[in-house]
Amino acid sequence: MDGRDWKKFLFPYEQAVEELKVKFKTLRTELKSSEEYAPIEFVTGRVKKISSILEKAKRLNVPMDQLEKGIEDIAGIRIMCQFTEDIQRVAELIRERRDFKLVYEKDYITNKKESGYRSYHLIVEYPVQTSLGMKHVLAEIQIRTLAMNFWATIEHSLNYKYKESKLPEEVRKRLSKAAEAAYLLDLEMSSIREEIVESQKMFEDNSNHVSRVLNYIQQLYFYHRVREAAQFQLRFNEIWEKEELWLLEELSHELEAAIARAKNEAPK
Ligand SMILES: Nc1nc2c(ncn2[C@@H]2O[C@H](COP(=O)(O)OP(=O)(O)OP(=O)(O)O)[C@@H](O)[C@H]2O)c(=O)[nH]1
Ligand SMILES: Nc1ncnc2c1ncn2[C@@H]1O[C@H](COP(=O)(O)OP(=O)(O)OP(=O)(O)O)[C@@H](O)[C@H]1O
Repeated sequence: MDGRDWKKFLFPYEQAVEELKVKFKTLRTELKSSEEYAPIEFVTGRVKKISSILEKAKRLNVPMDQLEKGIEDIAGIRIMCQFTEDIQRVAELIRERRDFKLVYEKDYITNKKESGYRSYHLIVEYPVQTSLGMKHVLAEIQIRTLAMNFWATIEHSLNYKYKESKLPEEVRKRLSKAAEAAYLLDLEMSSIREEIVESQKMFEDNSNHVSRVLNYIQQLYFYHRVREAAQFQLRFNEIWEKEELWLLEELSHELEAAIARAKNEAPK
């Protein structure tokens, strides 16, 4: 292939990468506005360099007329997430999409690579509208946490630096240790996230109980149970001052019973 042939060959891949980047960035914005929290932190993409395509074709024994099928990452998208849990959420969103077809998935998170590499990969077939008609190209979508990305970026550049001479054993061992540290960092972050979600839920439960109790007290006043309502109000104030909000659930049950009694005894 000469320069012009390569340009023609790579054009649909360039279009696919540009379109996919826009789509995932838009998805992030959309999720952020609807759910306050987006499982996507940022998105990057690239078209593989000609030298890298040739190198890989040689390494994998892919003939030049089979590049489209034989090399799956000529178009590459990378999606970075804050937490490990976000990765499956993003993968699920990709599986549900109808604007491209999922070909297969590679889970290097459950089964990390020998190097220590962790990431979730999806190979998709993306339709590109060109001036010559529709063309379907393969694209690789890598989903990873910020910690996984940090490790992979450094490991990639070290491998690139050493290239032919291969990584010295000492460096390889250290990279393996660093991979373990990145894994532990992801674990720690996940447990912090769980704690935050838990405390947010507790806060929501408590504020629901507060508004329910205050509403019930109002209802008692409505049924002219002034003294009873004032007693409940005092108990509520005490719970509030002592910050013993877990007692509100019990108080709200007692109030429900008091309202039921008041309803029964109210003149018809
Ligand atoms: N930094 C880093 N990236 C990796 C590693 N293994 C895989 N990757 C990335 O994941 C892509 C796909 O790798 P694989 O799933 O192993 O498939 P492959 O296309 O046959 O890739 P090769 O590993 O190059 O044979 C690669 O092109 C890299 O971008 C690794 O050990 N370190
Ligand atoms: N799916 C992807 N999305 C975004 N960037 C990628 C993707 N895959 C690789 N890259 C980045 O593109 C640059 C060039 O990588 P290149 O394609 O030459 O090698 P590779 O994909 O890491 O390895 P291989 O040739 O073995 O597949 C690197 O910075 C790499 O991190």
